Amino acid sequence: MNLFLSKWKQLVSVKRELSMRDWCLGASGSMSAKIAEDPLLFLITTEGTDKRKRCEEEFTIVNECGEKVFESDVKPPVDTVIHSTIYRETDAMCILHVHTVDNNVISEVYRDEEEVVFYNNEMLHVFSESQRGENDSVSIPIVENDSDFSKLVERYLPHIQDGIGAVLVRNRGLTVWGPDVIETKKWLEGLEFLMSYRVKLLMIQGEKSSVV
Ligand SMILES: CSC[C@@H](O)[C@@H](O)C(=O)COP(=O)(O)O
Ligand SMILES: [Zn+2]
Repeated sequence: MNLFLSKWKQLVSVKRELSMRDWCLGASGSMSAKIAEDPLLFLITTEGTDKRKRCEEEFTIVNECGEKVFESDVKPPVDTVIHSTIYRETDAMCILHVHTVDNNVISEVYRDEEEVVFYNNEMLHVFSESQRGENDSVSIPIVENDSDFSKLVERYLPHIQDGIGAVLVRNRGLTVWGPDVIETKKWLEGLEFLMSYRVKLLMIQGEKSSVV
């Protein structure tokens, strides 16, 4: 199977799976996979579409400037510039972005710390093949939201260093990138698990300082 087709199939399946868990409500979320290096080309979900539904054009192909390379009625998502920046700056091959209630709550609770750190959980093994996983904790940066994407890109940039990473935007969801579709999905699931666990613990224990 050629690379383009296999990426397309993997991304369709991940899109379906994540949206069926209600991780893309209100047509939110964006998912992409790199298909060519030089010049950079990637598949990306289309603007404002319900990710649970099958449609004729599940993805569009865009270039390093985030522009469509083929004429069609669909548009790339509003946050395409975040995807193109991550692909230009790193060797990431896939980017998954979802809005969940838990990731939004965590972004609000830990906004002043500008990061959320997870410790003491077996789920941290999900990250064990990356540099972060060599430690027994994982820290996810939290940046302020902005409707001006040039400002949002500026806030992402200090955190876009490796081909694997994640950024939480305050009340705008979590973006995770990695070396392939499967690994990136694993990271996203691990982080969503840890965030959901933390939200429940906070609800029971109340005190942010006592929850690690
Ligand atoms: C709930 S709308 C969220 C959007 O602003 C964006 O962050 C997003 O996730 C998807 O953008 P879209 O262009 O609608 O596909
Ligand atoms: Zn979004």
